[in-house]
Amino acid sequence: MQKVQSNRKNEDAKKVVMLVAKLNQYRHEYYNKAKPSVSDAVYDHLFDELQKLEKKTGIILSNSPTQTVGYTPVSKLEKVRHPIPLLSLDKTKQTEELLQMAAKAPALLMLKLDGLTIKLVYENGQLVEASTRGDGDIGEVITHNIPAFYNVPTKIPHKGRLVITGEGFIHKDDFEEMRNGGFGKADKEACNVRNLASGSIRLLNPAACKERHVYFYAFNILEGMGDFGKIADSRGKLLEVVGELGFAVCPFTFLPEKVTLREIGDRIGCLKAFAEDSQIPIDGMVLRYDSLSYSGSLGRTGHHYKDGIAFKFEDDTYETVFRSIEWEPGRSGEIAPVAVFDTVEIDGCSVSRASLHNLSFIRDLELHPGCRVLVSKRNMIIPHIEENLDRGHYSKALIPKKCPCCGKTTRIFSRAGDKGRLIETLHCDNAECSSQILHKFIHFAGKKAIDISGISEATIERFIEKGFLKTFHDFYHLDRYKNEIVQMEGFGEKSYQKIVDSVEKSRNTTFARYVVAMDIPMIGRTAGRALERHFHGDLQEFAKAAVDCFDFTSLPDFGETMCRNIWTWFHDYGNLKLWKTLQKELNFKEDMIMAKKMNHTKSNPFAGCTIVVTGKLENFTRNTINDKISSIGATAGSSVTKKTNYLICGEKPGSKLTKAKELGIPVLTEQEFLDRIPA
Ligand SMILES: NC(=O)c1ccc[n+]([C@@H]2O[C@H](COP(=O)([O-])OP(=O)(O)OC[C@H]3O[C@@H](n4cnc5c(N)ncnc54)[C@H](O)[C@@H]3O)[C@@H](O)[C@H]2O)c1
Ligand SMILES: [Zn+2]
Repeated sequence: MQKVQSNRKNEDAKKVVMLVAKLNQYRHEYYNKAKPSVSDAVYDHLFDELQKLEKKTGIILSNSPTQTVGYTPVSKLEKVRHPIPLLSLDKTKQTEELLQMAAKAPALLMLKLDGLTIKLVYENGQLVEASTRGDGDIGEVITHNIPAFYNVPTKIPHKGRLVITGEGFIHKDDFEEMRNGGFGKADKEACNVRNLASGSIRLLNPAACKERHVYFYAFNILEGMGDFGKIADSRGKLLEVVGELGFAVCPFTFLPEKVTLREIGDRIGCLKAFAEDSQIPIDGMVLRYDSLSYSGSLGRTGHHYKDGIAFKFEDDTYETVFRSIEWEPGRSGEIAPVAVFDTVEIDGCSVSRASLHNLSFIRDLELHPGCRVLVSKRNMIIPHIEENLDRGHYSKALIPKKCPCCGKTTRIFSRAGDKGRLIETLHCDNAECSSQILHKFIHFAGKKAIDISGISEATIERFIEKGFLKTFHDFYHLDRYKNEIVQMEGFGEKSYQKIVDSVEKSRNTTFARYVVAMDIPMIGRTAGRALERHFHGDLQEFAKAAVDCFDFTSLPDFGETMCRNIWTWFHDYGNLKLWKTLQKELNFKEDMIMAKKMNHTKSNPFAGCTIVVTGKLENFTRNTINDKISSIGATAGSSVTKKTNYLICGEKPGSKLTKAKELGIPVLTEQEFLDRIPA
């Protein structure tokens, strides 16, 4: 029993060390590089976890993030010591906790602005220094950038020393516009509005900072308030005076005495709606006592002053227990890992599985059965494992040595990923592996390929098992097995006929569908359409070009790997035989020939052109406009390049519009485009 306990203690101590190291790595990425590798929700979860463990074990490391704020700044900017430390805020996600605090003394509820803390020092009415919070003791000097801010007074009607703190931030609509290339040459990798503010405020060049539209809202007076303090012992009143000096003040409201939970909820709702309307970025609310003397009496920790608390909006990660990995061989032979975890409810849906992408992802997360993980739904749709809360027990034994489908030995393949990282994937090289075969048939019959809509995946699987489907040709000769099929459990004349009708319908197909059905790696619908256009819907012309190693990179959005994939595919005898013989089963639609004809009509200004679309269109979805573009003998491109002939621009255009203007490419409205199409 004692042994078990000491083991557990040991485990906890190790975990404290591990969490401090991880959180410090994340802090460095967040504060110094403005490029976080995990979401704030994940960071906050790990932070809470560390706080709990520190309490439980009594172990607090000197570099623990619970004891300090920010991270030692490493930029080229000059550094400055803060005589009064600039600390962070204690946090909660429960409004009940706000209520408990508010019950003790009158308080203000303010927006929690999502930007970067800034300290402004004035001497006799003149701004003399501006700095960031840094690690709370040492910040970075950013005085040079203050004239580039939108609303900071550099001269104020005030004698003596005055030190104001507040938040530098960028409005949400400005952030979106900059990210879409509208103005400001914002770093594309700035993944959120806070990172962009942080990066912009710390730029070395004020001219570049000016383009980023940075604003400042004051939320506290650090020094010099003695003068004001005489007016009233009230933070709220003081902030009003600060406003009269020419500062924009962080929006706030006084909480009534004996405030109720419901009233707190209402106030939060109002402030939140105001921030949303004004495009002000916030990540919560801040409750702070109004009385300055009471605030001062409460003291501080190394991390925060005790006179206030931040209420952070509910995060979007959910804790659950990871159980196992399901390995699913796909049609290329790559075996995809899928995590299985205890069901969690996210946005009203039960979620219990998430893709693990590849072996490197599993190793980096140090997953092992029984560990607690944080799960989110990325973009509100795709379940994703964000973090492992119990690292340190990863073992390679988790990776199957044999294919779960055919039992043949698996192979690990390494390729270069982003930032020079190696990405490892697991493969089954057995071409006869039934899972691969099944997925190939499913792909062939799929909606984007030949589109045999009347046959389900389960039926395809049963037909393969029975030997009715050995090659794609067999789809078109199922009548050979009619007697057996109608006798099969769950089948009858009717269902047999439904399948056969659907197969017959699929015989009428197109160049692009046929190319997609052939499953050349990376050649999907968009590439298929581009090839169709380029080769005038002529399969022979395309195949000849492929065999002759035509340079496909001359087509819009075709990269070298795609080009090589086509060459490789067509230089395989088996593939070439399939390509030729299967065509005999099919009829190719004439619309391409129509398009070909249109190519030659002089009145069609778009024939042979590459057309790109940006923004929201009135009459088309992205798919239907691409079909329209194809139907008039042009190619739909996905990005603006020198090869682009026209850009169709809808509502809320993205960076493609800027790019098109830079390259001098003609821009058309949706209506202008439609007007020029010959009837
Ligand atoms: N994703 C990551 O890797 C990562 C890493 C480190 C930190 N973080 C995030 O940053 C947070 C920690 O940063 P922090 O210490 O700056 O805490 P914080 O941003 O959660 O709260 C404190 C800050 O709020 C700001 N603030 C905004 N409005 C305010 C107001 N009205 N009154 C007072 N202060 C106001 C101040 O600048 C203050 O320094 C974490 O909780 C996490 O969400 C994320
Ligand atoms: Zn296999």
